[in-house]
Amino acid sequence: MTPPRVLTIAGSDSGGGAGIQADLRTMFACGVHGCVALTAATVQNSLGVTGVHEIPADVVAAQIVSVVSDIGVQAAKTGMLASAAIIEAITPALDSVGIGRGRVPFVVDPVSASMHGDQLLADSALDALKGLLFPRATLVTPNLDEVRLITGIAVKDRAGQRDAAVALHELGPEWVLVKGGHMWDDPECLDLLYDGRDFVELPGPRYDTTHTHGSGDTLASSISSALARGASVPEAVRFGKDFIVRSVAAAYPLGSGDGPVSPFWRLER
Ligand SMILES: Nc1ncnc2c1ncn2[C@@H]1O[C@H](COP(=O)(O)OP(=O)(O)OP(=O)(O)O)[C@@H](O)[C@H]1O
Ligand SMILES: Cc1ncc(CO)c(N)n1
Repeated sequence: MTPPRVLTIAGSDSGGGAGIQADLRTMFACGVHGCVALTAATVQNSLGVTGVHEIPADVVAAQIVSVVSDIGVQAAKTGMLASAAIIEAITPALDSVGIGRGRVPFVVDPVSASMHGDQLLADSALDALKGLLFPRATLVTPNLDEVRLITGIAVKDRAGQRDAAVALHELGPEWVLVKGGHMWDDPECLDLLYDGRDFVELPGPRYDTTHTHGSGDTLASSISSALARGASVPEAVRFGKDFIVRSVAAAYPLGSGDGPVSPFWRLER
């Protein structure tokens, strides 16, 4: 039987740890068929990113229309979007194929940098991200560095995490998930979900490891996979949180830097 389909609009990580490689690996482990609108090829390994080659914006948009008009998708997500030109080109494409809040669920992971601090989104693209994609998002999933870039709020504790969720929600997404992985002093990794009314805390362990490459991509892809299967946003986020905790626990060393989180645990059961 044909499985549910999920579209990722994201960049390639040549090292295979993050980006579309993490997305497709996660979607496979979640039992959904992954499709790709590639935004950029990065020259990347376990130590960082040393080059970026962007795909022309009209080609990114055309990939979305091609996939959705023929194959159809039940959810879509973004990762590395690289530039304002790409965001401006994909917005009408998403609208034309019915991806966005109230229609096909759309998870916007506002990836701005790699875990090593290498830039994956131009500074000049922030306004387009906020103005065009946030209002169309079913869910946005920023980490704390992205929260600071987008809202100016430097989150230091759980009260700040709530303030940030409120500020992000005012930009128009239906739901906000403020990830707590970068709250380094916190003994837990608490992610906070907010819909403009209620806060839902998703606590989790903090494993003592640097092998967390691709954790954000894996989380957003597992959430998107659950949405494609018909889960509600709170159900999908709970599924994703459980999925990423187990994937960090199963992370493996790779190269001489930081290894990737691994969804392989789900296949081994
Ligand atoms: N050391 C850890 N142990 C357990 N869970 C973690 C750890 N680090 C991050 N997480 C979880 O992984 C998910 C991604 O979190 P994080 O805030 O690190 O996002 P990110 O920075 O976008 O990830 P990436 O490493 O892909 O850039 C969250 O659910 C977070 O709670
Ligand atoms: C291509 C790509 N997308 C996303 C990330 C963030 O994990 C990365 N390091 N590389």
